[in-house]
Amino acid sequence: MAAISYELIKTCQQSGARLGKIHTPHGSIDTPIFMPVGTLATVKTLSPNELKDMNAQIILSNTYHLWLRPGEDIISEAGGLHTFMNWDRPILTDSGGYQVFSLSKLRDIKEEGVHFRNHISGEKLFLSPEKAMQIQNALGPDIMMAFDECPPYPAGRDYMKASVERTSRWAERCLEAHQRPNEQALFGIVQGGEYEDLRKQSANDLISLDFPGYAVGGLSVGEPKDVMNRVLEFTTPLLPKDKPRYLMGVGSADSLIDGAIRGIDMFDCVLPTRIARNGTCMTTNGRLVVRNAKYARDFKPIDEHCDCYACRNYSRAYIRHLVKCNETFGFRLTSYHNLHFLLTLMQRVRKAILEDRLLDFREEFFEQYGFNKE
Ligand SMILES: CC1(C)O[C@H]2[C@@H](O1)[C@@]1(COC(C)(C)O1)O[C@@H]2CNc1nc2cc3nc(N)[nH]c(=O)c3cc2[nH]1
Ligand SMILES: [Zn+2]
Repeated sequence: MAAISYELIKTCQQSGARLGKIHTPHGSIDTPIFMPVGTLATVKTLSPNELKDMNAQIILSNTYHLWLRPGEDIISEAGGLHTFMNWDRPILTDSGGYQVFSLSKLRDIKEEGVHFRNHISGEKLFLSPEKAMQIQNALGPDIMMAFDECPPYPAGRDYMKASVERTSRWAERCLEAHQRPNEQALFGIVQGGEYEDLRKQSANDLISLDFPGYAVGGLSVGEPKDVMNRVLEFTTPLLPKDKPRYLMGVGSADSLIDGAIRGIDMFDCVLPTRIARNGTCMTTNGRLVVRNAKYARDFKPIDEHCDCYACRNYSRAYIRHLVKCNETFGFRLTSYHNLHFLLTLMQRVRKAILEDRLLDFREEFFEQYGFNKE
């Protein structure tokens, strides 16, 4: 029996959105879902209990980063990532495909894999489909990603075609190296940039390998939002309806809603916790930079419509004070609020799908948030 199964609950009458559940060895996940990112086996500044308090159902971690520090052998000796970080709900690990291309300046892509330099020590490293699978097998996540190339944006058509074909060959090698398919689900990653025929070629190659789930990669790499939406419009419908679809690296409120409308079930991004650490908060009425002087005597909560721990107990003035003094608790409060904001947004998206009114919800949310309406 496969490691995961996808239960399609309802398709939205107004859009391509769908309500579903992903059943994994560590519990079920309601989709569409946002996955907090815990790159180094921690969602920065927050504890597993705090993540559970805000109903985080699955978190993401990173093969590349954990391979470098502390090393997958230590995590394997600890009993795997769930035990090591005391998180007993589902975990997904990215394969390193993106990190190698985004973090390492010097890299040399060959058929066998990628030669590059450790972004911390500068030492020479080599990552291949087989190595990425061996690391993820040691970490023990419920969902693991195939080793792929996430091409730079923009990329010429000839480069993109060669890259797609190599990524498809690498996906096959990942399947061959997959040691425990009944315990860990391996997702294929569709590439192809903004070229519709290459996206089709990549999707068909991967569908023929029958993965239990599929990611749309090569997006959220600096392209305009309308390019991302257009690529999703012709890519998502190619993917099997009875399997999860995961848009990698997407985490702004508008992109989450627009991705769900186009049939995406899973999202992740460092954005909410990353901007929190420089004092920027996501609120119902748009972004709020709490370190701004105008909040020095503002005793309202970050977001008056939010019932999170930070908004129920602290004011903008207090959080501004902590952030200005570089107090860790300040960044814990902004991180808590931002993640709670996106997790709650996805709960509202799921409710809107159930009520067949996701496009109406988009209208209301964009109006309130101040997103420029199309
Ligand atoms: C590097 C860092 C921290 O991750 C964020 C953020 O910066 C930044 C940089 O600029 C923006 C766009 C604003 O977001 O892009 C990251 C989020 N985009 C993204 N993550 C991805 C992960 C991926 N993993 C694999 N294996 N394959 C992919 O194709 C892939 C594509 C991805 N796209
Ligand atoms: Zn809040």
